[in-house]
Amino acid sequence: MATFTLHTETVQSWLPLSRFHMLFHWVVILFLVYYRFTRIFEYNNNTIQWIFITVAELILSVLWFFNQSYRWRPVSRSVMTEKLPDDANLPGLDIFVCTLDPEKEPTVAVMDTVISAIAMDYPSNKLAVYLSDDGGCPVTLYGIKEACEFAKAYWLPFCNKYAIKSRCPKAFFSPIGEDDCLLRSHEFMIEQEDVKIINEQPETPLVVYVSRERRPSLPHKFKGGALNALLRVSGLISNGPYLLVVDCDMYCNDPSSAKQAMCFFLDKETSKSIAFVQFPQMFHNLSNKDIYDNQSRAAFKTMWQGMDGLRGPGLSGSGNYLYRSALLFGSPNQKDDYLLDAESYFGKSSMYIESLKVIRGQQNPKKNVPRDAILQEAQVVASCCYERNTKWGTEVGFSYLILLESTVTGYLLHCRGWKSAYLYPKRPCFLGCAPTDLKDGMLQLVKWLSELCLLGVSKYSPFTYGISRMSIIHTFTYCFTTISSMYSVAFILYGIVPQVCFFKGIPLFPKVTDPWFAVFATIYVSTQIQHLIEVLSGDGSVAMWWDEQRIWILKSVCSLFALIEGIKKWLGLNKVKFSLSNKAIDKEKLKKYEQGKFDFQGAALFMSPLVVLLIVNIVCFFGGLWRLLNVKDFEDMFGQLFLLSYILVLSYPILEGIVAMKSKSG
Ligand SMILES: O=c1ccn([C@@H]2O[C@H](COP(=O)(O)OP(=O)(O)O[C@H]3O[C@H](CO)[C@@H](O)[C@H](O)[C@H]3O)[C@@H](O)[C@H]2O)c(=O)[nH]1
Ligand SMILES: [Mn+2]
Repeated sequence: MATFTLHTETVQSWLPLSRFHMLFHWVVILFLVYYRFTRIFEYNNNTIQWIFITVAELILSVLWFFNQSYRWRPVSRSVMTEKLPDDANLPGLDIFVCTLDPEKEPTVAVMDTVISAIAMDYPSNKLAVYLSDDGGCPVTLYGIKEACEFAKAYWLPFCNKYAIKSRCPKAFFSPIGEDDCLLRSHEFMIEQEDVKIINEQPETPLVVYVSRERRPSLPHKFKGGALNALLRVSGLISNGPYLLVVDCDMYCNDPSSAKQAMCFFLDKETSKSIAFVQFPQMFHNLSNKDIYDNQSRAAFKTMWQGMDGLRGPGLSGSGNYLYRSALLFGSPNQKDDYLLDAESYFGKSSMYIESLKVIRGQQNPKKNVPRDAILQEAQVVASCCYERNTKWGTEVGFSYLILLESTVTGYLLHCRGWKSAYLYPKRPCFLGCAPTDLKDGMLQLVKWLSELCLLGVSKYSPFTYGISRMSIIHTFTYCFTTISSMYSVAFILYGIVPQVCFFKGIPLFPKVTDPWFAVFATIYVSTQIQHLIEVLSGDGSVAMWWDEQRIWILKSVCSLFALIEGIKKWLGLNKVKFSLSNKAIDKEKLKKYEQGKFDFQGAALFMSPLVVLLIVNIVCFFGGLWRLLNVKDFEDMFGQLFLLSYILVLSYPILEGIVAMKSKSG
């Protein structure tokens, strides 16, 4: 355990054991590869099948290798907020909320998020909240005005008086609100009915609504563009040295998150190198069963913690605190040369460039600038044409390299030498809305993975650009994400070749009595145990472990679409388009999800490769079994028999879902 002034870092306790396991597993993989290669020509009639299965296993081995980088040095962190300087000495903080479409992102939810941001436990004169509305929608503007008034007149005084923890109104009044004992007190009951008791109006943070001016001739760059516009607008107005970015559906569930993050930014030992503090993205609408793994357990419990022990977690777009200078001025040791050539980096606004000099401590903030002048300049810097011929989106601000602006921005920060930190407190600090059916989940997955493919083949690929700039194991974590859609190729091969061979009676694995069989068995068991331990140690259950395997295979097969989409985008066949995740929840879909039943509605296309694989599996299983009973070459075929049975048992709930869908439509 390492203790810093304001926070501590604890390395996973069974680290030596898990590293030993990695080594062991790796050696067994080498045996497997040896076995496959030395026998390619032995089965002279079936060489092609043998090659296919070898390719699949090689892909899986490479992915396994990169995936281990997350297990190299996982850490967890805790903070000591009580040691922070007092409120008067805290730095300014600007909160950015992004929204786009009131249909997919209901305005009420956006209001809740904004209110929870306003009610952050942070000195209100140091806090400013910015809402970017890319839809330019009057309803959102109206909603936000109402939200501010409500917050000022009722909500803030109320939260302050009773030290409420759930500061998102909807969460507070719902059964998941945790201010329980409070709710029972009598005085409180009366007040809850009539929050107007309270006379004194507290100081409230500044709230700014921004909707960018766009022109059809100029790309607006989606969320990345919105965030960069907010960076400039907020620079003119409050110019807080730290930022918080949240998506409109992700409300602040713990008002102390800002102070928790400050424990990294203000710690003498870490402050100079930390570009951002990431909190896990957690969700308020998960069912206990979470059959689609919408919580992304592997990402937020295994991968991010693993990266955190190297040089920091990736940036995941929502629930992250950022150091403004890190986004603007290159590497941690950068001199102020960006400012020498400020116009070509940051654009022509001299007022904005002055705000940058203030941030760098080169000059003091100007006082008494007329409000109208600021607002006028804000309109200039908010428009998309402001970025023309500047370094916005490349060297300055959020990156436009791929549509996954967060991931790529975090990655480039790491390449420039910045670190990041991951904080996973017991009480979730941010809660958002996860997709509740397969279609939405798949759309999101394809969006992410296809963009990551593009990063993999770009000039900034972790395999070339990253590897020469970052620590090696840290680079591997990024390598893994950019190639993870290759699972689809491996699983499709593994879902056809052994099956067809089982049907025809061609053995692809060693005899069960052959010592080489142990190699395959060991790899299987070792992988399963590693996964099981990870799920259990993250407070998961055995059922979750089992469900995760199913959804992992399903998602892996479907990532074929990401691969295709990525290739299309790469070749320029696809229009650049941001597919916005749906946050408006359909009641019927929700019911199915809560019951833990697969719902494939609207996802037929995504499911098609999987359905084909399942049919192949079923046909070959029964056909092959018939053959096996006649020929009785059980020893030869045991490996394949096991594989096919495993797949059938695992995919049973999916079959149920498909049958349910068919019977409904039929
Ligand atoms: O032109 C656009 C498109 C999107 N958004 C906002 O971007 C956010 C994220 O969009 P969403 O469709 O919800 O993305 P997800 O698939 O849920 O998000 C993940 O992936 C995104 C792309 O990297 C990250 O930005 C998100 O933070 C991360 O949660 C939302 O608040 C949108 O309102 C804009 O402001 N302008
Ligand atoms: Mn989202």
